[in-house]
Amino acid sequence: MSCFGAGSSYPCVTKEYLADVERCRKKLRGIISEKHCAPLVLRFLWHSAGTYNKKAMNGGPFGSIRFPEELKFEANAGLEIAFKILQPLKETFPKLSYGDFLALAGVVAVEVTGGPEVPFHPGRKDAMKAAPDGRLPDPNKGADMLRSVFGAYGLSDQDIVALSGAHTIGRCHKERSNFEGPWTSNPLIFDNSYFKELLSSTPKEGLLQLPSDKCLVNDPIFRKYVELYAKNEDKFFEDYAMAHMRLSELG
Ligand code: HEM
Repeated sequence: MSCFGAGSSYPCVTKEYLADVERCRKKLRGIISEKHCAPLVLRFLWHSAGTYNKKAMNGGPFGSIRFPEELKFEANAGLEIAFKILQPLKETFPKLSYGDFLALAGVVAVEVTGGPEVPFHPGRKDAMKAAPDGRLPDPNKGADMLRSVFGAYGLSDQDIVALSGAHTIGRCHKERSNFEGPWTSNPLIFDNSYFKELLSSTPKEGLLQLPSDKCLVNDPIFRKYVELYAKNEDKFFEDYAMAHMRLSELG
């Protein structure tokens, strides 16, 4: 048996479970690279964890997004594609909880795009019903909304900015969110270019910034971290890895 204390109070898992985790990690590397779906998979993990509410003590990264009821939330538009890509692999690892599988997929999505190594701790026990709707952030709103949503997870201002840096990969799709375009000119590379773009006064042609991204430069506390991460990629990677781990271990 192996136990993991850092950041979580998950039960111990067996050696066999850990061996499955490592086998699954390799398979995920292959699939996510081959399908170029790292951004979508990272958003999948985030939307599964982002239903957590500390006060209500429910929601969170416990695999409830596998239920059609939750997958169909308006905020989850497009994530059924990630589910379809990953499901055949999940079925070959029946012992892994869906929550662990998805957390591992999120770690691999960051890794294969060149981002930091995010610690992974197994042991999540799957929820048996969909999480409540309406807990994910509204892209049309600003700093107060972000603090209220991430505050309900128990996460800090610094976590908000570091985690928003995930928008350094991927793009918006009109038919999913009503926004269109990537945040950076290299949307399959995990680097600090999201923060550099945020600090340039007008977005480059073809690039986009959501109202919830723009507020990070207008709020003086958030801006301090945007400037830091634009200047120092190592610091962004370090803080992102810890914030991502906390996000994937809410609850
Ligand atoms: C801070 C509040 C956030 C808001 C309001 C927000 C909103 C959005 C929106 C509107 C999209 C576009 C979806 C589409 O049209 O396909 C998107 C995509 C994305 N988000 Fe966020 N997001 C937030 C935080 C995060 C966090 C914390 C992560 C991960 C740690 C994340 C990862 C991503 C990724 C990787 C994509 C690209 C997906 C793709 O290319 O298919 N976002 N987000």
